[in-house]
Amino acid sequence: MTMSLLRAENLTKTYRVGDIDVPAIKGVDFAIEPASFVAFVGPSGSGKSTLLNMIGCLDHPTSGTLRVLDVDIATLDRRAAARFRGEHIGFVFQDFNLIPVLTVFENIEYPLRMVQKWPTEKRRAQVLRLLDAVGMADQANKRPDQISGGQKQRVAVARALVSQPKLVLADEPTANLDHDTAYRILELMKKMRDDFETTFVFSTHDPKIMGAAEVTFTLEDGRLQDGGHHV
Ligand SMILES: Nc1ncnc2c1ncn2[C@@H]1O[C@H](COP(=O)(O)OP(=O)(O)OP(=O)(O)O)[C@@H](O)[C@H]1O
Repeated sequence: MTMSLLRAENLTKTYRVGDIDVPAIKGVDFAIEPASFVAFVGPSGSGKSTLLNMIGCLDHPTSGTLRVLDVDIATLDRRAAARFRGEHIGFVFQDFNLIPVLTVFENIEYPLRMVQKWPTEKRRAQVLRLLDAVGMADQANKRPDQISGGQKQRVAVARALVSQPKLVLADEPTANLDHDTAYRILELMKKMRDDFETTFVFSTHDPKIMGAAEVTFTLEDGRLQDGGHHV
C-alpha cells in the first residue's frame, strides 16, 4: 500500500463550550496524495478552519484518526507537534503574517534560524533560491511595509517553502489580494508544487482557488459532501 500524505478516518472534532458540546467535524474520511493541489471549501462555520488546525497539528481530534505523513497526530504532545510542524509543514495566511521589523530576506530565513538551525551559508543559499523562485530577489532588503500585498504574499509563500516541507497549509491566501494578483499567487504556488513536489492544502471561499485546485473537498456542517470531488 502506498503512503498517503494525509489520511483521515472517521475524524471528528467537538468543542466543549461551558456545558455544551459543539460538534465542528462530524466524521470525515479522506486521503490526500503527495504533490496534490487541494481545496477544502464550504460555507462559514462548516468546519474548514477546524480541519486545517488538526492537519497543521495545532489541535487534536476528538475521535477517529488523522495521519499526517503517516504519523497519527493524536500521539504528538505539544512539543512534538511543534517539532513536527517545523520539519514538515509550512503555513500561508490571508494577512501574510510577515514580521515587520525583519527584511524580506530575514523573513524568509526565519524558519531556518528558529526551527531548522541550518549553518549560515546553507541558509543563505536556500533563501536566495526561494527569493529567486518567487521573483523577489531584487526586493530582498526591503521591509514588509515597503512592498505591495501581492509581494508580501510572495514572501510568505517563499517562507512557507524555505524548509522544504512536504505540506503547505494555506488559509484563504488570496483573500486580501486583487483579482490579477490572486491568480499570479496561485500560479506561483502551483509552480512551487511542480518544482518542489509540495502538497498545497487550501481552505477557501474563493472561486479562483476552487478553479485552480485539482481536488476539491466540500464541507457542509462538519461533513464532507460526496467524499471528495475530483476535477
Ligand atoms: N474554539 C472554538 N470553540 C468553540 N466552537 C468553535 C471553535 N472554533 C470553531 N467553533 C465552531 O465550530 C464550527 C466550525 O467552525 P470553523 O471555524 O471550523 O468553520 P469555517 O468553515 O472555518 O468557517 P469560516 O469560513 O467562517 O472561517 C462552528 O460552529 C464554530 O462556531
